[in-house]
Amino acid sequence: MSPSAEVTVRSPAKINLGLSVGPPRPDGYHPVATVYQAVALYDDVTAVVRDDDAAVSVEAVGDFAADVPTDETNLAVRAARLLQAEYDVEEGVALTIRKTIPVAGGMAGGSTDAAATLVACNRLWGLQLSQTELQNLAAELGSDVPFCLVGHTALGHGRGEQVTEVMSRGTFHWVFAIAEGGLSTPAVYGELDRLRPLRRVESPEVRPELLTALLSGRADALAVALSNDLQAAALSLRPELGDTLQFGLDQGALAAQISGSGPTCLFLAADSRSAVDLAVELAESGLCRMVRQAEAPVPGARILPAPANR
Ligand SMILES: C[C@](O)(CO)[C@H](O)COP(=O)(O)OP(=O)(O)OC[C@H]1O[C@@H](n2ccc(N)nc2=O)[C@H](O)[C@@H]1O
Ligand SMILES: Nc1ncnc2c1ncn2[C@@H]1O[C@H](COP(=O)(O)OP(=O)(O)OP(=O)(O)O)[C@@H](O)[C@H]1O
Repeated sequence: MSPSAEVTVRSPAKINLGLSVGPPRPDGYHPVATVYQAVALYDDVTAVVRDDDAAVSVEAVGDFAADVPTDETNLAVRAARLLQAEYDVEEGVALTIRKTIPVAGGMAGGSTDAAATLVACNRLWGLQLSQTELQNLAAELGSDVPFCLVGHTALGHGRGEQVTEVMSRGTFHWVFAIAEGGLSTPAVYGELDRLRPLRRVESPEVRPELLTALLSGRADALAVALSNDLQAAALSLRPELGDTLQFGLDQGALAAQISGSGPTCLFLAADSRSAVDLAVELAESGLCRMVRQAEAPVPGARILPAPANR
């Protein structure tokens, strides 16, 4: 592919249908066995080439723009800088993130912006990197970033960066209760260690019934197979989230669970109509900042066709 002057990449939020966490490794990370699913809640990252200098700038617009850092700590900036350093890129880039995924919400918002930026700058700068090369760079940026590149439904191992696609039939209907404020991922892992220091912690494993439920495409089977080892830790730090989970169940959700490290609560609905009803009830409950619905699975980071890229 030849270079372009402007590229827009759409990249999804993720949820963990199962998240099993082992004891901390010497490097401080926890081994995980997870099943990721990409949901139809997206950030769009637009990259415009700067040929005057090698600067990387970022601005955010949209629902959660005010919560996004615009300095060198932004994961999208870090992704662009990594490509520049690895491939001696002399051009710069102006990045604009249209932010629809909650910040520090346990849905990999920053990670998906990093994945989108890798794909956008690969095209913008004509680097012609393969999917495997992009996956390796993604793993350097964060545990969730490689999954955001591939999307759909996938197993995650190691610290979450080793992903392999999993068969999943049909479409699932999710509702998200987005909480006020965020939760720090390291703080939630730390709380998990604090809560279970004396127990013998097993090696992480994916539940076989989860994979069977995904193959069946049945929401009722998936509902009883969901799990998240970080849920108790997130609830310990934010006990009020328990009320949100219970409210959703009382309103007919097939299942309720904390998304990743939280504080977003996710609900599985039987069909799209039930999802709308549940979303309305949650929005009127006053228990959360915002409610969103999304279908899943969806693909990972992908370049939007023209005219977005003209
Ligand atoms: C909670 C999840 O979103 C579930 O998919 C991920 O495990 C977190 O992935 P992430 O946000 O990409 O996390 P990273 O940026 O790689 O790591 C941030 C911090 O989270 C903790 N961390 C993360 C992943 C992991 N497997 N074990 C950890 O203990 C570590 O303290 C690490 O320093
Ligand atoms: N592009 C970005 N978008 C949002 N937050 C970012 C971004 N880059 C860096 N950050 C920082 O990263 C922190 C975590 O944000 P993020 O939205 O990625 O959390 P998360 O969804 O809980 O992550 P995960 O689910 O991968 O653990 C934020 O508090 C913010 O300061």
